[in-house]
This record gives sequence, C-alpha cells and structure tokens, in this order.
Amino acid sequence: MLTELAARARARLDPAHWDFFAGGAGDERTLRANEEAFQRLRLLPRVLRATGPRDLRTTLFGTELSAPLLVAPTAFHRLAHPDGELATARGAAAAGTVLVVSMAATTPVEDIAAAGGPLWFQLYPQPDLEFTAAVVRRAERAGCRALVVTVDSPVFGRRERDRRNGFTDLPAGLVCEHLRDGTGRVRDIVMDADLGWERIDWLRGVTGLPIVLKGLLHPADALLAVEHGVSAVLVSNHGGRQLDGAVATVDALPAVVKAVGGQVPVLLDGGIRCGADILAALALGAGAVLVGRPVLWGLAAAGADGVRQVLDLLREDLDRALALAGARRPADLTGDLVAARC
Ligand SMILES: Cc1cc2nc3c(=O)[nH]c(=O)nc-3n(C[C@H](O)[C@H](O)[C@H](O)COP(=O)(O)O)c2cc1C
Ligand SMILES: O=C(O)C(=O)c1ccccc1
Repeated sequence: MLTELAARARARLDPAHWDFFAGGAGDERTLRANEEAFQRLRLLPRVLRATGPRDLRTTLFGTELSAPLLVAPTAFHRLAHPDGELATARGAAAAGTVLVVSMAATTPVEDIAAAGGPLWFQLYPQPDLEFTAAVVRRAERAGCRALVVTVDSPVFGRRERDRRNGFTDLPAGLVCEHLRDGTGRVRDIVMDADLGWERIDWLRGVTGLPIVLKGLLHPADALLAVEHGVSAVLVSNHGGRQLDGAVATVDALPAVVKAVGGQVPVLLDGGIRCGADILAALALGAGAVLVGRPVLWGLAAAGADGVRQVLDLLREDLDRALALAGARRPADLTGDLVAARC
C-alpha cells in the first residue's frame, strides 16, 4: 500500500523534488539501513492472552493521540502539494495525531494551526539568539505544545542527488516562512556548528514548552539530555540525510532506552513503514514513533486525504499487529516479543 502511494507520488513530482524528498546523504547507506534493520527483526508473538478490546491511544505531554505515531518534521511541503503544510496538518488532525511543524516549512505556523490539530514545532537553533527566541515565542503563540530541537545538523549532510540535480533553492514564490524576520526579509537557514549543551540550557529558560531533543543515537548523549532537563529524546539519524554510515535507528534504540532508564519518553524515527515496524520499536522501548517520507508520499499523491490515508493505514496495521502478537495496548509490548535478527 505504501509502496503504491510512493509510486503515485513519484509520478506526480518533479524528479528533482522526488530526489530531494526520497534521498539521503552520501552513498545512502544509513537511509537503506533504517528500513533494512526493521526488516531483519523477527517477532515472537504471544497467544491466547490479549482478549478484550484493543486501545492504541497514547498520551504525550498531556495530548492524547489516536496511536503512538506522529508526523516527523519535514521541509518544504508546498513542493509536494500546493496546499503544503496546511494539507499535512488537516490529514494529521483527521487521523488524530500530532504534526511536528518544520522550521523549514513553506507555510506559516499560524496558518497551519488553523487546521485545528495538535502541533509541535521543530527548531533549528540559529546563531542569532534573539531571532531564535522570537521563533520559539511565535510557535508558542500559535499553540504548539512542544519544541523539538534538532541537534544532528551542525552542517548540512552532503546530498548527492541534490548536487546532481542542481537543487539548491526553493522555486520562486516559496520561502521558509519561519525564517522571516521583523522586516519581512527572509533569512537563510543556518546549520549551527556552535550549537552546544549550553544552548539547550538557554532554550529551557526561553520556553516553558517541553523540549524534545531530536537526532541522537549514542546512549551517553541520551543520558546528558536527561541531565540537561529535556522532556523526551528522539532517536533519529535524520532519515539517513546527515551522517551517512550512522547506525540504523532501531539498532541504536535499546542502548538509549537502557541509558534513559524510564526517566523520560524515548521516541524514534527512521524507516517506519508498517505496523510491525512500529510494534518492534515499541517493544524495544520506544514510547512512540514518527514517520517522515510515507507522509510526504501521501501528501504528494493526494493532499490532506493522502496524509490521512497513510496515517490511518499505519495505525490500522499496528492494531492488527498488536492483535497478532498477543497485545491489547502499546504498554503490553515487551522486549521478549522481538526474537531475533537475521
Ligand atoms: C524531505 C525531508 C525533509 C526533512 N526536513 C527536516 C527538517 O526540516 N527538520 C528536521 O528536524 N528533520 C527533517 N527531516 C528528518 C525527519 O524529521 C525524520 O527524521 C526522517 O524523515 C525520518 O525518517 P523516515 O523518512 O524514514 O520516516 C527531513 C526528512 C526528509 C525526508
Ligand atoms: O533537514 C533536512 O533534511 C532538510 O532537508 C532541510 C532542507 C532545507 C532546510 C532545512 C532542512
């Protein structure tokens, strides 16, 4: 189903834009590894115990989601569909889940909020602290319920497909709306190599929103994140778009879960393509997962409706996988249900 939607998206998109969305860094080893790591997992289901109704609902920072599944922040939705992030937000709201709005969105967060669904905001902290604080306040005022701070991007990953296609800029008429400053000028987005832990401490002083640290893989960093007072960590390699050669996220998950020791939720993204992938991530200790590209394929293929279809499909597939594995709720899933790697 998702592969069919991806094919429809590919047929509709400008090939350079398809490459931008689909591609990864370097030789795309990590991009492939994320999906392959899930495909190597084998499950060990339980039987005759999960009687009664199933319930996928999951609460994060006081927001109830229809399933432990959120929409990952991705840039430039108006390249995928004319309705852009507005369509994504409508689809996510219809599916009962959170959209994480990208700092590189092509629609202002205030307009996205008008779709009515719950939003979180993803921040690339900029070296200009005053500007960064203003963006955070803007997200707060628009009603975003958490701040997702991306920390895996001190520099842009090297994206060979974009180089080959000469894809460097948005077409005329589209801009990163959250990079506008007071004068209406649109700044260039900066990947800040001077971003350090002290900036996380600073951000905690700037906002009362829960902070989710996005893009860590090493258990030592997860522990530091907890020590610096973050509200959740998001195990991510940016969908294979930053350090090519980085470990697949589901392979990094168990050590992070162990290091965090239940102090804050551990979220994961990268390579989630079906219900069994979600089930495996939850069984290995994730509190919820995020999906990036599948949502973009839904958006490109059929706008808000396509986004909703993708999210509904994944939720229904998780529901079926839960039943087949002998679980009623995400909380029933335990590590022993993941049997082996092959
Ligand atoms: C086209 C594209 C754009 C992305 N833009 C952002 C972004 O603006 N900010 C960010 O933190 N992550 C960004 N990401 C990374 C995603 O949030 C997420 O980590 C990744 O897509 C998950 O992998 P998946 O696509 O296999 O689900 C982007 C990913 C893609 C594919
Ligand atoms: O984060 C990304 O992967 C990404 O593609 C991007 C592109 C432009 C601006 C910011 C992020």
